[in-house]
Amino acid sequence: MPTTDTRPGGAVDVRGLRKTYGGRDVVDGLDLQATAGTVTAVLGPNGAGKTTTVECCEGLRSPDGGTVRVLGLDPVTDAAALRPRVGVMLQDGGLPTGVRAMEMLRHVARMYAAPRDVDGLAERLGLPAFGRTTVRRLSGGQRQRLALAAAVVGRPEVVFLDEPSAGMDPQSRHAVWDLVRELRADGVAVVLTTHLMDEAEDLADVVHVVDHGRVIASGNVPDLLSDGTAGRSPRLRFGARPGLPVAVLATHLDDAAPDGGWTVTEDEPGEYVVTGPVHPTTLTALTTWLARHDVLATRITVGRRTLEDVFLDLTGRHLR
Ligand SMILES: Nc1ncnc2c1ncn2[C@@H]1O[C@H](COP(=O)(O)OP(=O)(O)OP(=O)(O)O)[C@@H](O)[C@H]1O
Repeated sequence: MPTTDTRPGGAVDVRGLRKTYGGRDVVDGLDLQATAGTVTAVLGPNGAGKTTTVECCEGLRSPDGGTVRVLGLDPVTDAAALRPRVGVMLQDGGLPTGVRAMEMLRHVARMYAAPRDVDGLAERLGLPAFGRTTVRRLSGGQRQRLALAAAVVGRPEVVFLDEPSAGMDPQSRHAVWDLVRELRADGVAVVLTTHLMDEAEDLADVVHVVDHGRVIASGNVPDLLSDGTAGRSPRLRFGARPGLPVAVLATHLDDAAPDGGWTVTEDEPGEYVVTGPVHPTTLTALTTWLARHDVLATRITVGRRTLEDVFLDLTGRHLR
């Protein structure tokens, strides 16, 4: 049954988590809370420590420091008590490879007291199309969908999903996202790791942005996206030949639109971002400067700030 967990820290409560490999802290004092009826995303680049963190929550790894509680219990020492209450979808599927897909799901369902309707769940995740195929012959995306079904078939109170839509086609991805939203509506605490900003933006109630084993920003998506003065305005991006004098351009924009306090950065060779309160005259000022310097922009776009921008602002690096 979904939890109505109201304990301080919520259904998942991680404080000061530390995990060291070969003398290197891959998780370095990480705090994370997740509550019932919410989707909590752990967003960060490859190697940030997301999988290690959720594996500590799943009882698959022992922390080297800090505390981890899931439904008030210790995932390692209370593993048996937590098993029927927690659903886990591992990044590599973690499934036995020699059995047929639907056989495996039915077998998992039988281990729970009140499982979901297996056929209904399988149908909505598109499993019948490969139900008689052995797990080892499934594609990565098929394996992911089967692993998700296995994680939720027992009606868990807490679900951990590690990169749930990795390797999936858009249709499957949306089926997964719909299921995650339904779990939330049923009161489940869903924790997902992802390096896909659109997955975090579309699905999550709360996002923890992780880098180098630490949470560097947390909050709901609108709050994260409106963080700071520049964040309240859209981002102006353009493509042009690499190596433009960005400081000179910023000064020109300042002269043309003095309310700005503009910054212009070349994020990647030939990819520019203009930060400041963009309005119609900013575009005129930009194109005038480009024309004067005989620069043909290949593309100019104005769009809202994204979680990718949040990460870039905080770290100076892209998420991927
Ligand atoms: N068993 C291990 N032994 C040594 N190093 C490890 C081990 N497991 C993970 N690491 C290292 O710890 C760091 C964090 O890995 P982790 O898988 O938690 O990151 P992640 O954020 O989930 O990244 P990804 O999205 O690539 O899975 C990486 O540098 C990884 O190489």
